[in-house]
Amino acid sequence: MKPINVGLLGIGTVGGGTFTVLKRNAEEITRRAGRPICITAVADKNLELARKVTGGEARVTDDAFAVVADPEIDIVVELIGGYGVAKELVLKAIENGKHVVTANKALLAVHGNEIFAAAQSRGVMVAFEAAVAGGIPIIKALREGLTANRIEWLAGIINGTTNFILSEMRDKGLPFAEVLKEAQALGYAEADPTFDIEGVDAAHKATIMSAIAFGIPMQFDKAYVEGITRLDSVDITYAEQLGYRIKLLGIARRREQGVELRVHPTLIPAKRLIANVEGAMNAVLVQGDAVGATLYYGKGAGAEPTASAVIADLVDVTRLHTSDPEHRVPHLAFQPGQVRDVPVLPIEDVITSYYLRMRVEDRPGVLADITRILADSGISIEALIQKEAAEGESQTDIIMLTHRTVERNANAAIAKIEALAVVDGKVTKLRMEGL
Ligand SMILES: NC(=O)C1=CN([C@@H]2O[C@H](COP(=O)(O)OP(=O)(O)OC[C@H]3O[C@@H](n4cnc5c(N)ncnc54)[C@H](OP(=O)(O)O)[C@@H]3O)[C@@H](O)[C@H]2O)C=CC1
Ligand SMILES: N[C@@H](CC=O)C(=O)O
Ligand code: NA
Repeated sequence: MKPINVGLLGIGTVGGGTFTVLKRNAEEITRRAGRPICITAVADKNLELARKVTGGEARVTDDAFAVVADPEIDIVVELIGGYGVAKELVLKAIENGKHVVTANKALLAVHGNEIFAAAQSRGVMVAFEAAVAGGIPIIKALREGLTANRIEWLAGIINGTTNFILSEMRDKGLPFAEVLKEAQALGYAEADPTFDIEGVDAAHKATIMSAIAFGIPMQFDKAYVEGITRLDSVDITYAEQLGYRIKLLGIARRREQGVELRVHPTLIPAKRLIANVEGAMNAVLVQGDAVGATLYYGKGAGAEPTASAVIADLVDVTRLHTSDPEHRVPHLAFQPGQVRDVPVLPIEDVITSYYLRMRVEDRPGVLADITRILADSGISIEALIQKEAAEGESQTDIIMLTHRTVERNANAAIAKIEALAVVDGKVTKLRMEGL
């Protein structure tokens, strides 16, 4: 049967993995797709790299727009990244009637509403399994497998770089900067690694999942984003002592008044499966009203794991490209006319529990003053550690775990605690989830 022709834009980490896996497993992939999937053209700024990876088996150019305009190309795979030229190329490909496969979560979280609308009106597919949690088929699960459910919430370790950094820091005591360099060398990190460590990449992915889970538009600009750069290793240690692990979680939760959409370091009970997801591995927990809790685990970054998702999309598009667009699964699971403009709640309206660490004078009555403020705010304490002051020191650490309360209330109580003369400096606040 006539092959389907693919134009690959960007043959770096993921593009290289895609070329390699598609070639290695060509026979099985053809049997699955019903016809051969051939990368016939590759565009990359680095022509030498493109020639090396393709070994003369595809036409190579540095002009990505020429590939997008090529009438022989059926599917464009965008693996350049970023919101700049990638957006122009994707919109041009759609305009030219080509289906698109992309791993670009930044592009979709920020410009997805526009891109999916353009694809819908042109009758083409934009597939993006690789954009969330790399090789884990989480988009397939949310869009299709869980379609009977009212999804209540989801929470995931969806950035391999930061999970790798947190794991290596905890297990080997390695410094942050050194582990980040290793993650970059392994191909996990974004072109701009601040996207990883500041939580932006996880927020892109959480935004995409929230849209599919709840039938809402992409609202990346409303997401609360906090990365791991301000996380103090002393809190990792105290969390361990209290039976918790700290993970960078992306969380989306349906509430009556709107949706919580947030990324931040989070304490999780150490006995939970997700708390034991280490290195560059990802995991996403999804709570549906019918199915209950479901957990998806696997490699969220790297060349071949991500290629696995890109190729799954290529097979899907190959199978469906002659189908009536009306019969395809909608890009974001809900029919475009059924997307609801539900607001994303500000972080002050989030309801969760908290880890609080404060430096206090080591003298009688201090703990009573602090617990009184919490009690007056209706915040109950679940666990508490008071350290003995070190030899020759007059101050010590108090660590508390609270029960759930609205963040605005927790912040007001913390401000009162910080105003006490016996409390030195700021209170460290981390959010906790029981999951
Ligand atoms: N790495 C991973 O584990 C994962 C990545 N992703 C996503 O996949 C996408 C690709 O990431 P990754 O493979 O890591 O990135 P890389 O930087 O490794 O690859 C991108 C390639 O595109 C080339 N390029 C840049 N601009 C152009 C242009 N205008 N025309 C043609 N080629 C261009 C780059 O060349 P040069 O280097 O010379 O600029 C580079 O070779 C991103 O959207 C990323 O977020 C998703 C999941 C996992
Ligand atoms: N930089 C990302 C790559 C995959 O999306 C990560 O570290 O998870
Ligand atoms: Na995926």
